[in-house]
Amino acid sequence: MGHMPIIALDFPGKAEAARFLQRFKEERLYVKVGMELFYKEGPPLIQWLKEQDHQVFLDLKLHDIPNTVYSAMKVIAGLGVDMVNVHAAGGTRMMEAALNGLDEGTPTGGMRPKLIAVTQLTSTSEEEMQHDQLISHTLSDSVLHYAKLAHQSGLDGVVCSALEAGQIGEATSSSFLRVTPGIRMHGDAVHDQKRIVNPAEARKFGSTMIVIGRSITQAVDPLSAYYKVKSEWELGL
Ligand SMILES: O=C(O)c1cc(=O)[nH]c(=O)n1[C@@H]1O[C@H](COP(=O)(O)O)[C@@H](O)[C@H]1O
Repeated sequence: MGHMPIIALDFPGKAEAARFLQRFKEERLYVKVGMELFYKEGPPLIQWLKEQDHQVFLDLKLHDIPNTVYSAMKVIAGLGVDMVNVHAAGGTRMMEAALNGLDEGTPTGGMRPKLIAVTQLTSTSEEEMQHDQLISHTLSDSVLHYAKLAHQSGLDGVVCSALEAGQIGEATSSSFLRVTPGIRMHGDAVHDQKRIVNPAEARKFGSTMIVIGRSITQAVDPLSAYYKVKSEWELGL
């Protein structure tokens, strides 16, 4: 059985996140803390989530010179998160530096957080990528290229759309994580996402983990929205 869906806790602060999590009572979840919540609440928020035994993906998408990313990852490794990410566009030297920082910052006896690289954001279309980034390849070629770089750099996986997950699995290894946001149930609002699929398709296409936010957090009944996503994802239907 794969991983449970990762819920993006895109809330303005701890109070709103706590109100949301209360609905799940004692259930252990896999949650994602992004820039909005982390910049507001900082490391104590991570500690608070870990005390409740949730798994935490800290999504700060680092992208800087290798030394800066190395130093930042050393600090992040001490927070006790389960997974973190960088932008693959930072290059192989930066990704290797990130991994070294995590290795060196992980406390003795602790588990190094998994490190994954964002390929092309799921909010990016092929036209936008070609125009804004001056890339004259297809979007799937660009994603695959970044995935291979991340794999060669020793990372644990990538963030991509489920649409690209199968191809990446074939080009790297079956254990290489394909973490896929841009997940929507049929009929849900698409918002700013471009490359979207539903949870059942994501499994079929080769995602190893799905990330989903607003379809759950902004649902009239978040609890039942989560269980619907979870069962579609687990059963593939
Ligand atoms: O790294 C990410 O988590 C990420 C990468 C990406 O390419 N696309 C993407 O949507 N995300 C994140 O995944 C979440 C998706 O949220 P929803 O669009 O509300 O389901 C957001 O928190 C994004 O920041």
